[in-house]
Amino acid sequence: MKKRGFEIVSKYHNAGLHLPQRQTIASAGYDFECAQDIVLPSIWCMNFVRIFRLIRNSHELNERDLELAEKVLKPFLVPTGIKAYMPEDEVLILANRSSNTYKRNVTLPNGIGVIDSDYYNNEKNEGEIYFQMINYGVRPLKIKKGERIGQGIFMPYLKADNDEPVQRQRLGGFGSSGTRNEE
Ligand SMILES: O=c1ccn([C@H]2C[C@H](O)[C@@H](COP(=O)(O)OP(=O)(O)OP(=O)(O)O)O2)c(=O)[nH]1
Ligand SMILES: [Mg+2]
Repeated sequence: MKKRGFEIVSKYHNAGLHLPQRQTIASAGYDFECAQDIVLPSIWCMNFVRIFRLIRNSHELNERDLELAEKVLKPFLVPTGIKAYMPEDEVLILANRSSNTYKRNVTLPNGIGVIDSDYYNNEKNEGEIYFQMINYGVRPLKIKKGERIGQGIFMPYLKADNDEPVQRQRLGGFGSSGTRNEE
């Protein structure tokens, strides 16, 4: 019987992806691979450009500068082509690999990623898992399809007394459950 695990999302069925794997007998994390060749832009490049321009022209930042900077400073969503199923009282925690910070200057700006069990097969993106990543090194970073980018750890979670979920059905991810002004 199926309990917890990983599947490839439909649009990647013929892409030759591998399911996440643990690397050693006692590794807690399942390593995820990148689903496509991508380039993570450096968040500093734009800052250098801005500083050079400011020094040269001593002009104020204009709307175009800010729009460009915003594009680069936004976390990059690295696709995995993978969805995860698990019992309702479990969560998959996405964590960075230590080597990403130590060797590649790549960090997860959200600290950890929380993959809820009801994200699986959601109607918007089928539950595809993305790693939000920022390259804080000075050079753009090429990541090849199949390179290991991060890890996922299945965990049980606890509920508070008189727990009442506000909304029963998850529609998607990254803000899809937002109902209040601040979201
Ligand atoms: O690094 C991440 C974090 C989240 N997710 C997906 C799975 C998760 O179930 C969903 C929602 O994540 P979260 O609850 O952290 O974000 P939110 O901003 O609260 O969005 P929502 O309103 O959809 O819950 O987005 C990812 O693919 N990668
Ligand atoms: Mg949420």
